[in-house]
Amino acid sequence: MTFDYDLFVIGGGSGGVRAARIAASEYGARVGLAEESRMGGTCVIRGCVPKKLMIFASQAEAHAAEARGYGWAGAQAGAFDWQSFHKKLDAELTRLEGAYTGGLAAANVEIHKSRAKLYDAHTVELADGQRLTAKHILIAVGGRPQLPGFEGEELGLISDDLFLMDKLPGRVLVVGGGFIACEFATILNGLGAETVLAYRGDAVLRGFDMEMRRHATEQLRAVGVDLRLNQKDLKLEKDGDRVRAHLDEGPETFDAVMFATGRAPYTKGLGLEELGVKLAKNGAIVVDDYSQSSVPSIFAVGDVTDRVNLTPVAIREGHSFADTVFGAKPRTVDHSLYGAAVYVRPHEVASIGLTEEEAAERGQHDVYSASFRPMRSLFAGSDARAVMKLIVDSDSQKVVGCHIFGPEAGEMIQLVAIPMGMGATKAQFDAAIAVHPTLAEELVTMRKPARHIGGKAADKTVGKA
Ligand SMILES: Cc1cc2nc3c(=O)[nH]c(=O)nc-3n(C[C@H](O)[C@H](O)[C@H](O)COP(=O)(O)OP(=O)(O)OC[C@H]3O[C@@H](n4cnc5c(N)ncnc54)[C@H](O)[C@@H]3O)c2cc1C
Ligand SMILES: NC(=O)c1ccc[n+]([C@@H]2O[C@H](COP(=O)([O-])OP(=O)(O)OC[C@H]3O[C@@H](n4cnc5c(N)ncnc54)[C@H](O)[C@@H]3O)[C@@H](O)[C@H]2O)c1
Repeated sequence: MTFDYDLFVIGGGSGGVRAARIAASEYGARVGLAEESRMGGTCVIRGCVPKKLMIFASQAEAHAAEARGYGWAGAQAGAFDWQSFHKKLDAELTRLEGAYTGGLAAANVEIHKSRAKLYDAHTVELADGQRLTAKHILIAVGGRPQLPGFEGEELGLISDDLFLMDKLPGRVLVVGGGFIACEFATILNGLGAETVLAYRGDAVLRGFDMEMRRHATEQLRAVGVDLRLNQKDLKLEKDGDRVRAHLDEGPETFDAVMFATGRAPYTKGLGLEELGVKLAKNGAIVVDDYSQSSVPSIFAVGDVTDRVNLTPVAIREGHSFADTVFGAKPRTVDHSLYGAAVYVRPHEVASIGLTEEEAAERGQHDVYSASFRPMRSLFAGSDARAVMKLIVDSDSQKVVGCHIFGPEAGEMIQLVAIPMGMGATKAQFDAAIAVHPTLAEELVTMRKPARHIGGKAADKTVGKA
């Protein structure tokens, strides 16, 4: 049977673009790709990129305060001009969108600016009814924000809306306690909005190392976010052109309420069930180690599979898919070891490998930990503490976890990911001569474990790092 394409990709985000480009440019496959919105997907258009630029923008006042601490009397951030920032942001996203589109075109990928859905196991149907056949179909449609099911939730905004607002809200309620809620609260608070964060748990960033979670929670409060923890379900109602939220403390009025209560795979209406593609309860496409679904010609990568919902993971899955199917180089992705950072400020949370809690459950481990006030902020008059933690398997002495709470922690964890991926031991970390004075030198100078966890010696403090 002949097909229009060797590969048709649905979704021009992180995973889809990489898979299409590699299949076409490295392996000569004839590739078509459909994107219903802007090329680049969530990360480029309404996620990682605009979010991080906004984090940078939100720190002007903190930088001015630090400058004052260094003797720049009267240093001030000035007034934030949302319109001019927004214009620049739009231009940057358009530039990136162009780069993604250009990269695909240069690889001879045919782009269809349309929504696509499955017609049969080898055919996709575009919004105008056009049907295109392909030997392989890759679903890379990502996820969508998930609303929590509160009464009046239609009055709330989702993360996409932060990047489209005409003006900043004066008073804003952010609901949730994950990556997005913490980063958005940091941005909104830093840009000058009176920011309340309502979360149902007692510490933000569920899933991260508990010590890091506590520091992140305290830091949000310290920078001025009004944290409301252990909140029950909310109710929202209209209050003129504002929104009244019924919090545990009683009704309060906000200019905007923003939900950051998780994301769900965007599989609705794609025609997957009709074809017998196995889906998980939350709509995620169930795939094997090679990203192949229960229908052999259909593969899926990225957030739509709900494995690890991060851009570099989606990219790796897309690349591995192309290598496997078109390059005759079968590759799987190791989802057990990946770095992640949450860009709260002034100190980020960054992490790779086992948390202290996970390690304790798995067996005996040594925890090396250092908590200190970094010289840069200390000199400027800040009490903010940084924390570095290494989790070491007591038997093998391999470093199996690293957690950092500190300035540019994301940059540091990226480098720690290299020795950890190579299976480095604590002794090999220590063999590196420190770079002084840096924060990162703590990672190679912690001599004695702060405590042993898991097994008999658990929780016994044995020394000071
Ligand atoms: C606010 C926010 C901040 C984030 N920050 C980070 C971060 O700092 N670091 C990080 O690693 N990750 C971050 N993420 C997560 C990251 O964006 C995702 O993990 C990543 O984009 C997933 O890539 P993907 O290819 O699976 O899907 P996406 O990037 O979501 O791409 C899917 C694409 O498919 C298109 N599409 C969907 N359905 C169809 C259809 N039927 N037909 C045609 N096109 C379709 C969509 O328009 C979209 O462009 C963030 C996410 C959000 C929401
Ligand atoms: N820096 C980064 O790498 C980064 C940044 C943003 C997003 N992301 C990715 O995007 C994904 C989605 O982010 P997210 O923050 O929306 O999801 P998340 O899963 O990290 O957090 C969702 C939060 O909402 C809370 N929640 C869920 N239902 C609720 C309810 N009914 N009431 C109150 N709270 C409720 C959860 O307890 C959780 O704290 C992340 O898991 C991550 O993979 C990554």
